[in-house]
Amino acid sequence: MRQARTWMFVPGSDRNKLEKVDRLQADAVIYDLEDAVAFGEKDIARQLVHEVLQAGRAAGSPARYVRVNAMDTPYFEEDIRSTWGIGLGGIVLPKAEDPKAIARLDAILAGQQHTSPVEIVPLIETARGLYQAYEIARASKRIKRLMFGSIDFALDIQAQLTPDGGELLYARSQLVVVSRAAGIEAPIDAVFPNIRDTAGLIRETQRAKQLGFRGKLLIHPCQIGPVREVFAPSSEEVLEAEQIVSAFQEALSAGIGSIQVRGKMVDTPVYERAKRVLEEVSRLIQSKEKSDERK
Ligand SMILES: CC(C)(COP(=O)(O)OP(=O)(O)OC[C@H]1O[C@@H](n2cnc3c(N)ncnc32)[C@H](O)[C@@H]1OP(=O)(O)O)[C@@H](O)C(=O)NCCC(=O)NCCSC(=O)C[C@@](O)(CC(=O)O)C(=O)O
Ligand SMILES: [Mg+2]
Repeated sequence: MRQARTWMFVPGSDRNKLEKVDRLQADAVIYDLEDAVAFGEKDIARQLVHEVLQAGRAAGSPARYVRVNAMDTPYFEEDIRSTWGIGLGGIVLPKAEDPKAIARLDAILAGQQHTSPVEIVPLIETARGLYQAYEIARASKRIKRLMFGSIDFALDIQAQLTPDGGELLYARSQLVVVSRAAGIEAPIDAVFPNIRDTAGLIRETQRAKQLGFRGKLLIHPCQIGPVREVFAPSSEEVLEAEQIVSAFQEALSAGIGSIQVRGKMVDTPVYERAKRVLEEVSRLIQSKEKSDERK
């Protein structure tokens, strides 16, 4: 899968949006069977998502994930059964709190014998989930990343959501640290519910990126472009990274381990970070070339 920065939710019961979402430029789509679907619509949503996914996937279209209902709900088993045989990238598991339950889900998926390995993506959105996040991240080899659900989390800890998000700083930082310690990819940040506030979306995404997140959950097509842009390295960042890498490699070959570039100290970790920026750029170029070839 290409580097997945933009993860678009689509309500499983909304046929119109379901049919459209594959053509959007998101990196991944999450077909939702949980909170975006009313209780009375759960069966129809499951059926619709199954139909849409079974119809197949165009080359280059977003990777496909299904958010099932939580494991302690009466919908969970049927949700999981319905995901068999539809070429799924992964299952997003809401209200993930219990590492043992995740191991059970792993066993269920192994029993289904999917054609390719199905990822489990725990959505951390409760105090208990955050407290157990490291054990959750280590509970299955299918887990490649965690996601953050800020709305349920704020509800659970009785916090008030504010535009600057100070009340979520601890949780966000904890998820970044836990992901790193568990050896999985950087986490994916929560949705930004105010569709019309693009400046607010950009600010929140920039802050998440600064903390170490490498993608964001989205709810509306208008959020894809701004979020993708924040996560892509800027031309200034790339230029600086090129200068750092070239100057430091020269210094290393002269036996020097610390230099200054643009008036700032450059040593090994600064060099490693600059290399990562250039690797990211080269991945973006490769993925663009592949998508151009397919057109
Ligand atoms: C908000 C709204 C109803 C507005 O729709 P409207 O149709 O009024 O909007 P319009 O502006 O008219 O749309 C213009 C055109 O785009 C099309 N269009 C819009 N959205 C589209 C889309 N998603 N996919 C494809 N197409 C789309 C639309 O069909 C139209 O197409 P067309 O008719 O051709 O013009 C819609 O976006 C929507 O349903 N969003 C997803 C909601 C959802 O899944 N929630 C659950 C996930 S969060 C959660 O669970 C919180 C969390 O768990 C996790 C966390 O925080 O991390 C926690 O605890 O915190
Ligand atoms: Mg939620």
